[in-house]
Amino acid sequence: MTPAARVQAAIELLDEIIVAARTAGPAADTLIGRWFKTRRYAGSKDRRAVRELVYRAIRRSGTPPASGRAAMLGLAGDDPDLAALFDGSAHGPSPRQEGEAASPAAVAPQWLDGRFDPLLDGDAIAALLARAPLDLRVNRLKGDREQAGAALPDAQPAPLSPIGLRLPEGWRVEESDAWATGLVEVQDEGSQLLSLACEAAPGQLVLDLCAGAGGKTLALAAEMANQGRLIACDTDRARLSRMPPRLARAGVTIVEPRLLDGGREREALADLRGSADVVLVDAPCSGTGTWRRNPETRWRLTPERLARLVTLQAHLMDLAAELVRPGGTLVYAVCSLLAEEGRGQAEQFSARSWLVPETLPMTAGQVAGSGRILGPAHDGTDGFFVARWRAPC
Ligand SMILES: C[S@@+](CC[C@H](N)C(=O)[O-])C[C@H]1O[C@@H](n2cnc3c(N)ncnc32)[C@H](O)[C@@H]1O
Repeated sequence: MTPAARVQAAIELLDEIIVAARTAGPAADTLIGRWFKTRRYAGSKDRRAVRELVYRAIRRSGTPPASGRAAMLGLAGDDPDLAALFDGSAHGPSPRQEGEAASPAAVAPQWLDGRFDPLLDGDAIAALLARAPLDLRVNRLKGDREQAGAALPDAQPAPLSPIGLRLPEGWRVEESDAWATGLVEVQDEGSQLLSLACEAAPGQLVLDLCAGAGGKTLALAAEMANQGRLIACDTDRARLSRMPPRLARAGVTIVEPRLLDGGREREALADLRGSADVVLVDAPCSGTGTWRRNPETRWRLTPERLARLVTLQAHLMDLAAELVRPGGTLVYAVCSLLAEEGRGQAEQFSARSWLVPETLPMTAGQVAGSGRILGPAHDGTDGFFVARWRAPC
């Protein structure tokens, strides 16, 4: 493909991504993968270049652009080499018309102004779109950080997590023996830290209420030395079904996956009432803390969706509180840095619950109300809010 044809390809892909964002369609990565499957003429360099253009344009637009072409023209406004490719050559974009609109640059949709945690200034919010590192969690069931480091000589110890390693950008860890044998798992350092903040221990009954495909479940199982009971729940069957192969690779046998029916979770968890040593609520959220990995989720978030998420988070925290045994621990986490999903949510829960807020066993991040926030600017991690409570004995 010529450089101009790559620009035209990025424009067409962006058009699909914009429609998908509006209609709750597939994620950008899925659409990019599909697009290239039907265009075998595109080589690996073309794919890399087109993907890079698409993601640069997405990162630059806080709100959905009017079209892929407007997004790419916006990008070209900051990049004369890119602007020169709007030359009308074969398979490339047509020249820019007099007065043709280009998308404005923005970090976040305007309606989110004033809704981030007060600890975040403009630079900290902009850092949510910086490039994410490739972090690995060492699976203590299979070995320690020294052994994993020896197996992956390009990896460095991660700065904050005692079980973290960091690989240079572009490393294909899934092709390594260390990954195939379950010695390491890809996981952001912030996620590692909040799994450790649960202080799950061998022999306990631990409940991962929003387990998804098991990212934190795997980390909790390792902390439990694969001893005890670990109930992994979710309402999304497809996500839960991605967990078993990960458990097998990691050598985890204590997990009991449990599919929940949204709104009827209480019935499905009645047998565990008042009995869990630890309940982790890694709640569904706006994902503002993971924009650096999924920048197009900014285009999917609406005030109505955010309000629904905040209500669901409160519901899940109340449910979790009923499952904790006297003396047990509840940990609430979101990969969001919006105050209403983080410190605001925690404050309201503390005001209505009999559980008592507790200091987190964590020094990374910054104190935010009764919890802590972690973020790319301050900690080099994805953005998280995390807080912890104890049920009185
Ligand atoms: C932030 S994700 C969890 C990520 C996961 N813990 C991990 O570490 O990979 C939130 C999860 O909550 C699930 N969820 C949504 N509503 C739920 C509900 N009512 N009960 C339990 N889980 C729910 C979603 O399907 C999603 O998988």
